[in-house]
Amino acid sequence: MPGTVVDIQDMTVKIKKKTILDNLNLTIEEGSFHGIIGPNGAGKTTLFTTIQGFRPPSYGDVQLLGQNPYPRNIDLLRVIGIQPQRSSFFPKTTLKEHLSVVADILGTSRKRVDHLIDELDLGHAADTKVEQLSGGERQRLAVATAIVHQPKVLFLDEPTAGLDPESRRNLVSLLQGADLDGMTTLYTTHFLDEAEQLCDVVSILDEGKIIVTQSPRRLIAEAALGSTIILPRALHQADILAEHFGTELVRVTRDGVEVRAQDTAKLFVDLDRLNIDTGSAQVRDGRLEDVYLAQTGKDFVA
Ligand SMILES: Nc1ncnc2c1ncn2[C@@H]1O[C@H](COP(=O)(O)OP(=O)(O)OP(=O)(O)O)[C@@H](O)[C@H]1O
Repeated sequence: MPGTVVDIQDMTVKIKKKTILDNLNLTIEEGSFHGIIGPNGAGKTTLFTTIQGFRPPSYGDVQLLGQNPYPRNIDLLRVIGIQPQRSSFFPKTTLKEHLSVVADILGTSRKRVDHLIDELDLGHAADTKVEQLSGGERQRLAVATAIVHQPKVLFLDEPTAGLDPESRRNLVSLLQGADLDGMTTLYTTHFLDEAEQLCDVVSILDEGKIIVTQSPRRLIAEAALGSTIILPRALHQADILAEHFGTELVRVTRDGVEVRAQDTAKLFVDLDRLNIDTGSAQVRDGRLEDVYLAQTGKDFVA
């Protein structure tokens, strides 16, 4: 049976008297890819920094690999990997020099550097200066830097933030295929489609509390969300749709009006009766985004 890597019991974190995390309970299993999902300001980064031992809980208890991470626990810092922010790079070194220096500091072999450059598809940029790397290359270098010493626990805080859609897709497929050596990964993102693809388990964080922890597929299945029909030409009829189907099943998005239904065929019949133009309608199955709405009563706004 997998062990527990993170064990949080009744933990509250206050910053300047404001409660950021509110009586939180969470366990993270060894070897899992665990996503923390929540909107801007939900407290995801605060949760990470508390688990990493950079801030103490105000109340309650947090254990990382069976130890107390605060005050800074050097034994733990050696076995965790934190994706560095842009400012932590050596800008004038090449990508390979940068990774080699980090590997030397952490006592890891140069062979591991070559392996990671290959695995994260960075071979073409190995001799490029860090300051000249593209956004996608920098993010991949950040991941390589975090895992160079084969940590037991990896923290990825929005690894695809700021990337164009193609670079994002690339990094997600690299993370999916990456040999993370049985590491336990804690991950945050503003992209729920990405979380659905990558995570074994997600926790939804809302107003400082974790309201559910479960595998994305099971959450979607258990929520019995049915399908969503997207009606790009019905924006001017949103009120009629909301009145007929109920506001909880209808929402207006950039792409048109979305209506959720268990029985898609019947919904089309009802839409015809209401004279709604279904000509360019699209149908999609339930997604994590819909679970978020069902669980929190709010649209996911990153
Ligand atoms: N040092 C600080 N001083 C004051 N308030 C803070 C501090 N650090 C965090 N906060 C507040 O705590 C709340 C949670 O912030 P946090 O960065 O953990 O959220 P987040 O979910 O990671 O957000 P984002 O998705 O925008 O990165 C926010 O309201 C933020 O303003």
